[in-house]
Amino acid sequence: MPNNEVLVQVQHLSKKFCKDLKTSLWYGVKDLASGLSGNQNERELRPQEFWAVKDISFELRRGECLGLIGHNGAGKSTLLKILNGLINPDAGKVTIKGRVGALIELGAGFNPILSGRENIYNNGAILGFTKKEIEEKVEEIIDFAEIREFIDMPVQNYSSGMKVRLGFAVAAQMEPDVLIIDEVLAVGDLGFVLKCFKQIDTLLPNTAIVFVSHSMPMVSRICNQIILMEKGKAVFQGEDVGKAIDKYYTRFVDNDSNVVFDDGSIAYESVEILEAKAYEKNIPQIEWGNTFKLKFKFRKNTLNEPPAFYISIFDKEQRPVAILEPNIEELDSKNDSNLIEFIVEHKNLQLSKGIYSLNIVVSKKTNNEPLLRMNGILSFQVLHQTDTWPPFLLKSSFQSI
Ligand SMILES: Nc1ncnc2c1ncn2[C@@H]1O[C@H](COP(=O)(O)OP(=O)(O)OP(=O)(O)O)[C@@H](O)[C@H]1O
Repeated sequence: MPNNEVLVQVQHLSKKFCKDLKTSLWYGVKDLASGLSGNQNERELRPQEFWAVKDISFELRRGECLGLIGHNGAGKSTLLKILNGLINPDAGKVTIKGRVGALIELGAGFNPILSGRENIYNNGAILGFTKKEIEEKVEEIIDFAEIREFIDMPVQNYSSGMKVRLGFAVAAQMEPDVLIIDEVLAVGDLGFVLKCFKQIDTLLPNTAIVFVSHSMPMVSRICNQIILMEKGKAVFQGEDVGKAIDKYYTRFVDNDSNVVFDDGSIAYESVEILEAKAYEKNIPQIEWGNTFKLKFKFRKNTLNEPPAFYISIFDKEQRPVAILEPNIEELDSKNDSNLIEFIVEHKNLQLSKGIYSLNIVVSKKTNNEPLLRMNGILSFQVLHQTDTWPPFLLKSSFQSI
């Protein structure tokens, strides 16, 4: 097969489902009858029906990895199942060349009453390997899955992680031309997931991969093409993986702060970013390397001493990335008013591009007793042309010596 040949071609693929089982069965009977009489209305939605996949098209060659991302129910798994031939599309066409290795649903493709070893032989035979060829591979597969102890036990008694181990080992060790991997991979423990990624790196130059995941670090690590799905449709498609991931995260940004703890003695009034470069969907944007300037307003209710403020920055996956340390001892209300207003300024912001949010904790200065704790009081976006995954992009000087 020539190296640049298209291995996966998907043209205008659509699949509809019915929300209600009874109606679905009735449509099934009607479709059967109309199918026989050659009168199909496949492109129309009938009451209770919806498009799980709508008009998706793409092409993949060896060495290309397509990431499919989107929120729960967006249609990613349905698309994978159509690719793997588990379900038929209502419209469109899939053409796949070569051997397909797939890890789609937990235990899918395995016969539960057969042992792990017997299932390896079954799967190998389905992929077109002879018994001898499978015999040569079986030890490698068992070693990769690290389940030698249980390989002669029926698969129905395997733990979820063991099923994923066997599933990935079979899919990846059988020299697939096309590899289809769903989110189930994440069921494996960290050690196994890392091992799988190493294996994917090895396979990638000679394989076309379709990868579904909710883990954006993993998607950005292995994918060079991406489709962001929403209600079955591709709302973003292309090679700009970083842009798709930004769009994906932006959908989850809510500007509703949530109060985790409040004893009523001090109230949060507002926070704003001063000198934001621009706004997109109400999210202030700051250029990497610029000054990060925030203005806070609180009101003291019953508190009769100066409070302490701890402001922390979280990334889009809710991992804490930084704390803004104050350089003054006391922040308190002025001139008998109960209003506490202050500006926090951090020069040369080196957070890498992406979306971040702020959490704040207010406590008594004297004994650290918590008074108010709020998460997500503000979301903001750092802009930079470099697509990086780590939370910091540090301005550095390089010199040749
Ligand atoms: N057999 C089915 N019958 C009816 N509806 C179905 C069927 N399979 C999937 N759906 C529906 O199709 C839509 C897409 O589901 P799908 O599993 O493809 O989403 P997904 O993007 O993979 O979601 P997740 O991230 O949760 O895995 C959902 O609304 C789901 O309820």
